[in-house]
Amino acid sequence: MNALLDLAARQLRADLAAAPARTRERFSPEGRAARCRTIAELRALAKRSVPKPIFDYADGAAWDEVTARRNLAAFEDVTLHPKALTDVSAVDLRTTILGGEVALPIIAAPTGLTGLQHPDGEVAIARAAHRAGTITTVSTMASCTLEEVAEASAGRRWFQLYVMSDRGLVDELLARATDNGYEALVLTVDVQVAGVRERDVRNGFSVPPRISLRTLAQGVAHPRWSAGFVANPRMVPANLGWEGSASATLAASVNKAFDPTVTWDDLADLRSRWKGPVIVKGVMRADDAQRCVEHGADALVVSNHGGRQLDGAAASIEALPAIADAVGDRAELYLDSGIRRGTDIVKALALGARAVMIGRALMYGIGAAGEAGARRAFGILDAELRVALALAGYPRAADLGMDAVSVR
Ligand SMILES: Cc1cc2nc3c(=O)[nH]c(=O)nc-3n(C[C@H](O)[C@H](O)[C@H](O)COP(=O)(O)O)c2cc1C
Ligand SMILES: CC(C)CC(=O)C(=O)O
Repeated sequence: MNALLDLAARQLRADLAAAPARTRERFSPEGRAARCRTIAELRALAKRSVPKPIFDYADGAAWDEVTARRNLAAFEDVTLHPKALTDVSAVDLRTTILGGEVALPIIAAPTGLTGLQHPDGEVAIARAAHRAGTITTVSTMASCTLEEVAEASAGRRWFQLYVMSDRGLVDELLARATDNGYEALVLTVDVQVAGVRERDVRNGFSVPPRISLRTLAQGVAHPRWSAGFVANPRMVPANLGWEGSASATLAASVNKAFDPTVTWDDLADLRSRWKGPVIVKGVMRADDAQRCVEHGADALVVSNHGGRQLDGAAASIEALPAIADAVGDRAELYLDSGIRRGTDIVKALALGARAVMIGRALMYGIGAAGEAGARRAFGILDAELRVALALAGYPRAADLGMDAVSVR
């Protein structure tokens, strides 16, 4: 009896000694992110973790946000047709993207100003993508420089270009991307002008951030975020020489810097100058997709920019089948806008995408807990995708085809 009491007392003492560390770990951003079971839960954690204007910038979309909602709802109109009596003991997520193998059919989408969510910004996303065995795409508007990301991650990297009116700057960006081992050029074609994101307008979201009583109050309410921001303020896109420029709304800055005259001639010009693969991002029509292929594009991203540009546009998943039909095997297709679940990925692959890109899922992750949160986003989708493929009776993600789905 005494020996038993002695053992219980020793265990209690050990538990109490470990309690502070366990509590710290439990309430750390990393601990909280690790307990998120879904992308929706990561979103909720990000919402609590960063100031409202910063969360709204990532979460928000254009005008009435109809297309953003439709991106999510349209996945519900795709029905899965599970195949019975298939051996699913080994689920294989691997596929090839532009000739190189990736561990899962998910690519990090380019996101601008990622460092506002967490100072590690695109570096955190690149590291998480590399760890997941896949590719990251660094935006022209990234908070980290192309060199910083290259230095921080040995994984596959693509460079996403917005064509600026200052073509000298475009040439410089292309040269830096080449020199730093960015494998493919992703030309985004759906930001001819800035979309009107009314949450940003209401919040007075600007670049660099304008410090007001309201933003100070937000900072005080989010001390952990503020400490990171003060230690390493990522105020402006790092690759464009905007440091020291006056604060302006994001839309005004975009409309001043981006070139609205970009046409097919620019695609032809970039195609001839960029030595690696060219990917056109923001294609929503079969005729455009066909024309991209004729201009030598190696891949297309079927995307409405997460509903952040033309509100009222179709959901990307609705646009995919006709584009897949028009393109056939002449170019690889990726899809983004609205991926929140493993089953969304199954549906996109079945309808003709080779992989999906994820934007907000990663933004929520890094807002919640930096690199650990981005890893969690990949982890959640990887795990969901494995179960969904097993239940659908397609143990190899790369084998999914039209027979696996129907569209309402
Ligand atoms: C905060 C944020 C910033 C973005 N910045 C860029 C960008 O700089 N370049 C780009 O091509 N797309 C950008 N996008 C669009 C994404 O690449 C992607 O198309 C979109 O997020 C996909 O939708 P999802 O967020 O529902 O996954 C951004 C998206 C978000 C949410
Ligand atoms: C600077 C922006 C246009 C970056 C972007 O593409 C976005 O916020 O959706």
